[in-house]
This record gives sequence, structure tokens and C-alpha cells, in this order.
Amino acid sequence: MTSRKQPSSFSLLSSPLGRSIAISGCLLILAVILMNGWSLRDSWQLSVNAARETAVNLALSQARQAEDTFLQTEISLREIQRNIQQRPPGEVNADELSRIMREQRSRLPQLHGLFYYDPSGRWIAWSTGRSPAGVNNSDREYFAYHRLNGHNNIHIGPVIHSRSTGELVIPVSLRLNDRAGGFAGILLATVRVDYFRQFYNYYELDDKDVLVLMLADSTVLYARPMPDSYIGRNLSSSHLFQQMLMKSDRGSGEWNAALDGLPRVFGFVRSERYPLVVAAGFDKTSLRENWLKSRLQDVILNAVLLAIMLAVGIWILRQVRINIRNQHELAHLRDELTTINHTLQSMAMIDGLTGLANRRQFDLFLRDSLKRAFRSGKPVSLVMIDIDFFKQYNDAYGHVAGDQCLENVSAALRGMSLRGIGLTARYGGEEFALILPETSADEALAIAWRAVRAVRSHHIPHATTTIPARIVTISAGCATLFSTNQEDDMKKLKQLADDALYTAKRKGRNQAATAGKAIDAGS
Ligand SMILES: Nc1nc2c(ncn2[C@@H]2O[C@H](COP(=O)(O)OP(=O)(O)OP(=O)(O)O)[C@@H](O)[C@H]2O)c(=O)[nH]1
Repeated sequence: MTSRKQPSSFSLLSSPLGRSIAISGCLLILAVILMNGWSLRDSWQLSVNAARETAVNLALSQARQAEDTFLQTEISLREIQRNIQQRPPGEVNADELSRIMREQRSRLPQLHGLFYYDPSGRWIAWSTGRSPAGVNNSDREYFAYHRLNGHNNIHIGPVIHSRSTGELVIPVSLRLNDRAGGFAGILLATVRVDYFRQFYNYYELDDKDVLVLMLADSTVLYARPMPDSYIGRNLSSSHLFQQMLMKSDRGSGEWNAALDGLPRVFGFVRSERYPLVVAAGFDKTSLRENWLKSRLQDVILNAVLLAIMLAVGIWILRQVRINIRNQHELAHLRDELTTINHTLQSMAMIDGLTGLANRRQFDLFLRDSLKRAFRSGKPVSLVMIDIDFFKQYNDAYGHVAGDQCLENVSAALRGMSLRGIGLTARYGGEEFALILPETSADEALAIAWRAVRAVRSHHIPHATTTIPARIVTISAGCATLFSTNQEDDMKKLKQLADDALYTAKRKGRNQAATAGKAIDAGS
């Protein structure tokens, strides 16, 4: 029985179909990942852009609010300035002025107080009740500023602690001139830092979002939600002052805040009216967290879609793998069947004992040779061979030895060269045949004799033969025919060769005989 070989292991990628499905699947998944990545990147960028826009708008509204606050303050100061300057020098009524100041202050919630100092810094009039005893304000920054600068502009200074209440205030001051244009004192309005604190708290911002009000020289006036220790800090080395404000009075960008080093999306505005800068910054980390939260559903859906695609892809590849394996097995089975068929075919043509062509093959080959001979016009010779006294051999040595003898005789005949065009066959029993296409009668007889000698040369002992050498011998009869392509050509040739064999037997065996010259089968 033929042992069934397993088909050799195969890789899915070695098949064109498997390869194309795997590559298409990978490309598809890659495309989905890229598209999602692209869309997420876009969405994040949009969210950052929106935050920048909001930050600029917020900064604008804060700047406008700060301008309004300081404008109202300026108007109050100018009104008082007019009041003082309308009177002749030395005729300022301090009590009346203080009353006017209190009235002004009560109108403006941002105001902490209004003050009038003479050129030496002495308190002349004020809105905040009693003056602290023996206090002189000539040491203040705004005092020095106005003493040095003769212009009539409003000056906003860095945050200070009020000497009257201790509160944090932003000083807004105006120089007073005498008729000759000399320094005649200062009018001061103090704006409460708490006013901005309160105002900035109206906005619903995250803990780490910032709103910063600064002087144009980068000094912090108020920074939400930083503690008061941040007030007065100088941010001149910050990205805002080093880069952004150099290029534009308003805008947006992303940078690490100089206040605490955190990355933020900023919008900023420089006031046109006053030396003020406002910046609004959204914390980038919370911005990203909020953005992620808003995209979470999409991300999960896409991840699920991707997982499904992956699972379907794997399932398809498995099916393809099974399919290809089945095809491989079928191909392998087909090959095995073809091999078995070939074996069966050759078995049907081969004699099982001797391995020579069997009777069936003999008939086919002879018929085919005669057909070809008809076309070529060349003769076909047939040598019929019979072992001499084989019955006696069997009787003397038994059938098993008889079979062995048949094999030995076959080997002797197989060893003969038939020029590659002849066929050696076991005709049946102890009879053999040589079909010799394109062979003349003389050549056939010579070959028949060679066969006789070949068997003899094997010296197979045969005690009961009448041949004096007491070895196995054969008799051979040959005949030659020019084919007429008729059905009975075969029969005729066999008959002639048989007759010649009979002649050889009759003449004493151990020899070859011929039917004579090649005959025309038609004769
Ligand atoms: N062992 C064995 N014997 C076979 C086989 N086929 C035929 N025989 C024997 O061959 C013998 C042929 O005997 P015969 O036809 O009387 O011829 P012979 O004894 O050779 O005598 P001659 O042909 O006149 O020389 C028979 O005894 C058959 O049994 C075979 O396959 N094996």
C-alpha cells in the first residue's frame, strides 16, 4: 500500500490570494488609523484655534473694562484738577475739596480714595476720613514721576499698600502745575485691586486659566487666580513681552506662562489709551482633557470599528487559509492519484513474476510496431522463445524453483540489447517473445541465436533435460513480415514465429530457427 504523504506546510503569505488579502487588510486598517489620526489632529487644532480666539476676545473685553475703569477715574481726577486750578493760588479749601472727593469716590465703586498732596508730599485733601498722622507721600513712585515729568498725562503706577487703609491699590495720578508751569502737587486716585479681583471672578474659568492685568512695562497689577504675592512681579523676560508684543498690540499664541511655567493658550491686548496690557490664558492640559472628553465617544467608536475590522480581517484570512490548505490537499491527493494511476497502468502492462512486459503490452506493442512498419515500409520481426523441458524442470525441482528459473531466463533475455527499439515480453507460461521493429529476417535470426546463447551462458542446472550439458536451454523461432496494416498481420506473424519455434524444437531444441526470408503479409 502506498503510504500517504502529508502536504508540505505552507505559509498563507506565499499564496497570491492570501498575500493580496493581507496587504489590502493592512492598508485598509492603516488608512482608517491615518484618517482618524488626521481627523483627531484637525479637531485638536480647531479646539486650540477656538481657545485662542476666545482668549483674545476675553483679553479684549478685560482691556476694555480696565480702560473704562481708569477712564472714569481719570475723569474724576480731571474734574478735581479743574476745580483746584480755577481758584487763585493758596485759596484751595481743603474741607470742600475733601467733600468733593468723597462725593466722587462714592460714585465710582472701583475707587479706594482720592488725594491731594502739596509739592512736598503733605496731605492737603482726601476722601478717606482722617489722614494718618505725620505721613508724607513724597517717597512714592508716582511723586517722583510727576516731579520729573511736566506733562499733564495720567500716570498709572505699580500696586502699593494704601497708607490710610493698608489695602492693595493701583495709584492713578495727575500732576498739578502752578500758573508758571511749576510743580504744584499731585492729585491721586487709588483703584482697588479687589475691584479687578471681584470682576475677574465673574468669569467661569478653570482653576489654572489665568487673567493678568499688567502695566505696559510688564509689572503685574493683578493676576487671577494667583495669590497676591504675584502682584508687582516683572514679566519683561516673558514670551509675551519678548516676542508677541514686539510684533503686535493684540494676538494669540501658545507658550509657557512666565508666572508658573505652565503651557497655556494665550490671547493678549495692549490698551491704546493707557499703558496697560491684558493677557488671558487657558491651561493647555485642561483644554486637552476637555477636548479628549468631547472626543471620547468618537475615539471609542473608531477603536471598536477598528477592532471589528481587525477581527473580520483575521476571520477572512483564516477562511482563506483553510481554503488554500484544502486546495493544497486536493492538489496533493490528485498527484497521489495520478501516481497510483501510473503505477496501476504500468502494473497492467508488466509481468508480476519476471518484470518483463506482459502479454497485454506485447499485443499493444506488436500492433503499434506493425502500424508504424506499414507507414515506414520496413519489416517487423518476432522471435518466440520456449524453455526446453520445463515440465521436467518443474517436476524435478518444484514450482518455486521453476519460478526462479523463469526469473533467471528473463534476466538473461533482458540483458540483451535490442537497439532501444525492441521489446522483451513474457508471452505466457514458460514462453517469451522478442518484438524487433525495423529488423530483417537475418538480423532477427542472429538475435534469436544470441538469446539462445545468453540463456545457455547462465548455466542453470537442469538434471532431467536431454541436453547433454544438463543446463536450462531455450528454443527460439523467428519470423519477419512486411505489414499490410491488416488485423491479421499479428496473427500471421505469430503463427510464422510459432512454426519456426516448432522447427527449432523438432530439430533437437537449444537452438534458433527461422521462418525464412521476410514475407509480405499479403502473400
Ligand atoms: N513453475 C512454473 N511453471 C510453469 C509456469 N507456467 C507454465 N509452467 C509449466 O511449464 C510446463 C510446460 O510444459 P510443456 O508445455 O509440456 O513443455 P516442456 O516441458 O517445456 O517441453 P518442450 O516445450 O517440449 O521442451 C508445464 O509443466 C507448466 O506447468 C509458471 O509460471 N511457473
